[in-house]
Amino acid sequence: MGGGGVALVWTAAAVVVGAVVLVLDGVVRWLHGLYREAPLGSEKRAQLPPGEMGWPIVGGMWSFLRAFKSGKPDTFIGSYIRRFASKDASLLADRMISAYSMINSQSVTLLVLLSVQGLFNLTSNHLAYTGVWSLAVGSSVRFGRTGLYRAFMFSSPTIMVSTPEACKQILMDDESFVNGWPKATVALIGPKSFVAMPFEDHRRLRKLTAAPINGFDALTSYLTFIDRTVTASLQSWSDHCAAGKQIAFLTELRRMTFKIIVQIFLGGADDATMRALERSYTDLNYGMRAMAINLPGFAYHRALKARKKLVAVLQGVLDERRASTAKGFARSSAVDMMDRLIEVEDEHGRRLDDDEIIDILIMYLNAGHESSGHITMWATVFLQENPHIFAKAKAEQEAIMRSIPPGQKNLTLRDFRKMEYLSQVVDETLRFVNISFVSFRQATKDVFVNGYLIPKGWKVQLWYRSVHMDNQVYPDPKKFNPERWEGHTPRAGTFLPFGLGARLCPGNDLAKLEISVFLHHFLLGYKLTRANPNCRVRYLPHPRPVDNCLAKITKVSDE
Ligand code: HEM
Repeated sequence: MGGGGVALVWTAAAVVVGAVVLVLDGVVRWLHGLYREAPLGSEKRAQLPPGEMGWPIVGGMWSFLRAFKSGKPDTFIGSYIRRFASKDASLLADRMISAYSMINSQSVTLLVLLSVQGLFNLTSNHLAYTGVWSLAVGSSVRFGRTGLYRAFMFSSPTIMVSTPEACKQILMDDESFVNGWPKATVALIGPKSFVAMPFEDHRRLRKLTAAPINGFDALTSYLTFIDRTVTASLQSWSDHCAAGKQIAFLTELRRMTFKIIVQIFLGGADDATMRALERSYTDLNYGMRAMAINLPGFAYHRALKARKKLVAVLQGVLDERRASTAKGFARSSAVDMMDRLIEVEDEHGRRLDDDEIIDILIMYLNAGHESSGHITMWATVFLQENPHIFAKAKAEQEAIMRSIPPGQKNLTLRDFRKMEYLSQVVDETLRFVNISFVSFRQATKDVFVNGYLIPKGWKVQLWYRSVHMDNQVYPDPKKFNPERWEGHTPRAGTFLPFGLGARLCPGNDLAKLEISVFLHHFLLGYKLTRANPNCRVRYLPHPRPVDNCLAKITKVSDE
């Protein structure tokens, strides 16, 4: 055989191998889809949203991790939108009617008439009809991307949801949906915390724990501590940097927000306890969105070990608290969240066990510092990188300072409420950064959303990130633009940084307060100079520069 013949044989072999791989890939995917969906029966299967189960075990996880680890998180849902939009055509009419019924539920009949009449028979009401028609079509374009996709995620058949209307419907429907965090996450946060506890327990304990962290009086009582912690932190970082050193700004902010939340929940802690808790929380978080591989060397394995340490530290604090109560020692400090959890009784007089108290505290201490620390860092970075936004925000803070009566030493909640532009900066940071990019639910019965079936028992992922980066909701979504919030009240379901409904973040006001107090002091007296301004951003578990924002904090003026 000549050289050309050999090349031909190799090419043919490559084509055959390629074809076999493709067919095998297709068959495996098809079989996996069949295995997961066949129990529903053919009628229900036909009503599922578009999508695919992918390969067994991994499902959509590879493309999810690839997208997030390559620094292009939006390409994950983007690929579903691209691949499955066209399969939506058959449901277009249904969807138009549901779209229109949301615009005006009393006029569905009119829309059907209009669809026929408006197209073929231009009457004297033509203009009005055209308006209604284009509204319906306009809405259906968004629905045309379906907004719901089926996939196999975190070891479960899952419906991923990416439009505001669908997110809102699910988040507000406590009858049909419960929390549905992956088992691996529940094992880390705690099976007896809010992420997995029964509905009634959640309602009772949420009420007990949310009241002391929200509302005017609660926030007022924390403001002085927050203010002092912020000013002391900024001062010590700038002292440190004045000696030619740098700080990992994000790490320091996480420590600062942790100190605040530990004060609120445990009445403070000594330095050693604080460091031990903090280190463990870092490991816990890194394992949160990783593959649940419990083998040495993997993030999830380290996270499980970190949880054990957290349990041990909090058990120690709880034992001490119970022992001193038993000895009849009165507590010198104010009642904190641990005291409240020890004291609370249900309607049958039952108190919480240690493991229940510890799981609730692990959850709160985690939720209460990670997101606030990250958002504070990003807001500071965006302010520093955008001089016109910085100048406008600073001018507002200076005006507030001028309005403070001479006798007043610290900021008050009234001052905070005057920070309108700063609030826009924080909202835009929350939208843009998407610290909680997804949330998890599970259907307790068959439910229809956007005309598609979410089967009983299936998991639901609410993609808050997709809503916030949707150019039909937020024009030019990749631009950091606080002005978009000027006089703008977001439609329900379009702004979900803190979720919505019964699971709405109970720390939302506290978080905004902490972030604003920090930015207030930063704007008035400090400057951030990053060591690596173009540092790569890692998106899991939360968006952060890989150098943890290595930087110098410089004091530029006394406030
Ligand atoms: C910028 C800061 C914060 C962000 C972006 C944030 C975001 C969120 C989101 C999106 C949820 C809802 C998850 C879902 O839909 O299932 C949530 C729940 C929660 N957050 Fe926050 N959070 C922040 C700060 C805080 C703070 C300061 C605390 C505590 C004081 C806190 C405590 C909680 C708790 C306990 C839950 C669970 C609520 C439940 O299941 O009933 N968060 N948070």
